[in-house]
Amino acid sequence: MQKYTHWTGLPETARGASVAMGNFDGVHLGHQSVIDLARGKGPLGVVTFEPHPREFFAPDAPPFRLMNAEARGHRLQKLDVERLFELPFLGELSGMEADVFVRDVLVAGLGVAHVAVGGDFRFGKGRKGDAQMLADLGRAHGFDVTIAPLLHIDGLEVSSTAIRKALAEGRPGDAAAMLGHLHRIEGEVIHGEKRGRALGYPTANMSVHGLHLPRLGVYAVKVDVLSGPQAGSYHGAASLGVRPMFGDNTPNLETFIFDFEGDLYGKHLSVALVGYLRPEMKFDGLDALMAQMAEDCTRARDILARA
Ligand SMILES: Cc1cc2nc3c(=O)[nH]c(=O)nc-3n(C[C@H](O)[C@H](O)[C@H](O)COP(=O)(O)O)c2cc1C
Ligand SMILES: Nc1ncnc2c1ncn2[C@@H]1O[C@H](COP(=O)(O)OP(=O)(O)O)[C@@H](O)[C@H]1O
Repeated sequence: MQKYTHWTGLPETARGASVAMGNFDGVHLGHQSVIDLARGKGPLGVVTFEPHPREFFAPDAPPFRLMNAEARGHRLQKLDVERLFELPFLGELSGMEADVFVRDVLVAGLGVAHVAVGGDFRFGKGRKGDAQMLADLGRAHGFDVTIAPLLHIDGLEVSSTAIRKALAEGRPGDAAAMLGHLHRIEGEVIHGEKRGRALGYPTANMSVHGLHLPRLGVYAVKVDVLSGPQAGSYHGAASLGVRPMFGDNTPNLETFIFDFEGDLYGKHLSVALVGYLRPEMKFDGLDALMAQMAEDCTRARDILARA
């Protein structure tokens, strides 16, 4: 997959794609149905925005994103997207009128052959452009537009909002059913307080800054180590939270990987939430915490063996 972060001066080889357009936060089954509509009509592309327009317009609102740009890219690559147009949603794009966006970005810049969008897609200044307007503009400019109906599972609309709610309520399985894959938190392993190894449970720590928070607590997880000599897939138990035992307060994700030894600092990890085990707790001393962690690991191994 080739990634482009601008729309002007693209090489001729980047133009002429059949693109799916949207924010694709989560890349859930509804998003995948939009991408499928763009498939087979030319080189498959995705047009998306970074930062997310809602982050641009409301920078102080609580984090809502299910994934960062890097994780979204990984997921799109798995869907055989050949060209990712991750357009900077800053001053210029945010103020562009809908018809100007189509003319300057989609036609002059990307030279799109085809555009697929979800039925609720809005674009352009003041969100004045909708799917129907895009279809009309496409006819005028000579590209086709297909509009994906909103996807439902068991009568419920698949949406990033419904997935956020499932995760916030500690229902990662329900989130996965709408995503079509497990919810993952991806990032680089950072240094912590070095307590983990003393407890017998070294944990690879990751920041969750800027991300929507699933329910805090302990999870059974699948772990992909994405870089380094020990790259591969593992099982583990992770704590998402603020570590009430130690009075820390910035939430992060700490993952103990089963049957693993090695140095993961600076390596990229993708941690998939499989099952919610329990809330974080404050114990009467470290022995009680360690006993609970041993039990968590037993339960996590059991869940993961059956997953
Ligand atoms: C399976 C598991 C369960 C945990 N449960 C709790 C908990 O209930 N309360 C808590 O304060 N911390 C909990 N933690 C977090 C540990 O306190 C944390 O991993 C330890 O402090 C190591 O921190 P460090 O990586 O900064 O060295 C848990 C960690 C794991 C891996
Ligand atoms: N089984 C394991 N699971 C997670 N991390 C491990 C494991 N074995 C070794 N490590 C390494 O140990 C580090 C975590 O040890 P820890 O004492 O918790 O330090 P920190 O506080 O910096 O996270 C990880 O970042 C990784 O480099």
